[in-house]
Amino acid sequence: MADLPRSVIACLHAGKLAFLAILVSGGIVLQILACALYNNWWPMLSAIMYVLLPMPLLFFAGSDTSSLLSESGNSWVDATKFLTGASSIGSIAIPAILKHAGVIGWGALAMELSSYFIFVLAIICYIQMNDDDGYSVKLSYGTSGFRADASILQSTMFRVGILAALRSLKTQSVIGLMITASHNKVSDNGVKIADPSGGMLTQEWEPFADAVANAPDSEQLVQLIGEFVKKENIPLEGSQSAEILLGRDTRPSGESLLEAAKQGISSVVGVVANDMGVLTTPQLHWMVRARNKGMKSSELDYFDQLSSSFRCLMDLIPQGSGINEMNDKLIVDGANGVGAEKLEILKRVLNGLDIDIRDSGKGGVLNEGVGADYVQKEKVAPYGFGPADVGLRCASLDGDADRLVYFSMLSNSNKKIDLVDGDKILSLFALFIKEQLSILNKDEDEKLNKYYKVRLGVVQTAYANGASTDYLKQLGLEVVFTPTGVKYLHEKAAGYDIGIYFEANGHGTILFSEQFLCWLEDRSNELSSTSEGSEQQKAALRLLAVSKLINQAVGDALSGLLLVEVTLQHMGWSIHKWSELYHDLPSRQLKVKVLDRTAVVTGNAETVVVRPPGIQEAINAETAKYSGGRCFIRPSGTEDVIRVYAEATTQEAADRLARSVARLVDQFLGFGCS
Ligand SMILES: CC(=O)N[C@H]1[C@@H](OP(=O)(O)O)O[C@H](CO)[C@@H](O)[C@@H]1O
Ligand SMILES: [Mg+2]
Repeated sequence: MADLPRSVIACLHAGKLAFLAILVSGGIVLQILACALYNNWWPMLSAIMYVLLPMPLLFFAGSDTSSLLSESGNSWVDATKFLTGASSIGSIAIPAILKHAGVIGWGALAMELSSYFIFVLAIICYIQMNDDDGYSVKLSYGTSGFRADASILQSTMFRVGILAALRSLKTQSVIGLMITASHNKVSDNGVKIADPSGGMLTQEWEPFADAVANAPDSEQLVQLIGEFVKKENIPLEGSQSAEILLGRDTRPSGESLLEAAKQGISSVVGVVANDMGVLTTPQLHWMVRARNKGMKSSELDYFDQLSSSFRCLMDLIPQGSGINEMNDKLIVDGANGVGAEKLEILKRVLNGLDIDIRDSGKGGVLNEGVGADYVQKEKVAPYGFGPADVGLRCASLDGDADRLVYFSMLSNSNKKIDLVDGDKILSLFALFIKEQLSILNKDEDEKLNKYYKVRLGVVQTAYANGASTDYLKQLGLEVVFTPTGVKYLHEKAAGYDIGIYFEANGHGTILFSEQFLCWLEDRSNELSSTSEGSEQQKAALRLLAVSKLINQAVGDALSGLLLVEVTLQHMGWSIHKWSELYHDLPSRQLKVKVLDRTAVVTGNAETVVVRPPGIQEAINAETAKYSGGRCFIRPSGTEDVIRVYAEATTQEAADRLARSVARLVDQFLGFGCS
């Protein structure tokens, strides 16, 4: 359907609506006939049930049918769901009872039941229409590019291809275009652009990206592009050449969407599309960065860089470290996606890392019961892990391998895990970096003027567990907060000599400033001639190796995994020792569906609600009832919901706090609001 012109889609849309109208009128006619033909109006009792039947759809669910089955944390919504169930049963029970009592005959009963099934069919068709309806979907570039059901993205890909070409002409640099929907279900897909630095598309171009994706027809699209090209002064006359690197994950829809993006790119004179094949998102970002820096940039170069810096760090592990036998093996859940495929290659290149790769895509479905997002949100082991894995060190990648979490399965409990999330990965890295810096910058060096006052910063979001923030502050680290979304964290971390950022969900990396790396190179060379083999020289080499191992463009599950592995070995820690760094405060996340999520405006890195007035005071009053309680709400950037996050000293208290704040959200903004 997405291949068709929008006018044709509009016609089909109108046709579907007509079909729906015929169904509903057919149901009504049958209902009336069941009474009028026999001059007996008792069957009209079922009509009351029919009025109740679609209530949850009309007042609550809209086009989001999943919410009909999921837990909502909202009693009003649950009540409407109950009404649907009750009225559905009532619609069959009433005519059946009337027949049984001899009030109506077989004919009226048959017509009543047929009319019921026609209404149910109409509701199912309505839901289906909303689900596949690309025509009415408004796309937003959001925090992670455009994402939607793959079937409606064909024209979006073409348009984003044009956008990438314009960006490349404007910046006179290589730009990346990645086709992925990360941890979303396999039927979804998406697209994001990598800027010349290898980072996310500049926020300044996001409004244009939204406008391009949502332009109602080709005329308006052409006009929009014309105006933008003029405003940005983009050379379109073919005098400049430009190049886009394209990558895609393993989704079946990726191939045809990639073709659409290529066509979009080629429609701009002078711009070349270079298909890099199936890649992880961080691989593509790495390649774009490398190309623009004039460095080696093939996939082989990526693996070479990772493996050589990993080996370097392994060789620098102090004597006597090393974890016990049982923990030697690492088991990785590849989310049935591209990460598993690439980790297999890394494993061969590294030849020595004992990794057992599960959920590698042979047989399983991408992200279904597997992957970092599932493991972090559900706090259970992924499919393919069982009692034999209890206590072992396990890790999970997400669908495009830019998120990483670790876990270990708990004994005698049904798939329950001890989760080692992004906050703990951050803490491990921060400890290691801090240790190396203090070895490097010995006190005497200050007197010798060889001291570089390194600005080391740690960046988190409000979703970071409070215990992790306390722990990092206790280490004497500077901890700063940004709104949710990697682009914000990345930007903040780039302001330090060494900036470490992680979202609790496992997306993050360590950024090194050019200035610090220059100094470090010089210092390392100096130390190798003056004090070869010294602890100081080793610390300098370790930091240099970390800067090469860890992806400088975006969070990368594969390079992150290698750094975790070598750091654990360096420390001589098992996953359990690592997990014991601090104990997470019990927390709960809920989603609340509201009339308009944009009505919530937050401030102070999303921890305070500025609008609507009064709600923050109400949240504060609720939170104050719980000792050690913390709670905030924010509109999601990727789903049509308000997210509620609560922390407290017990799980029960965190659950209660989250539920009561979810009720407040409903009172202020939901369907029960005044
Ligand atoms: C609580 C949470 O995990 N939020 C996620 C989610 O954003 P929302 O704006 O909360 O929908 O998706 C983002 C993109 O993947 C990710 O950066 C972020 O951390
Ligand atoms: Mg991802």
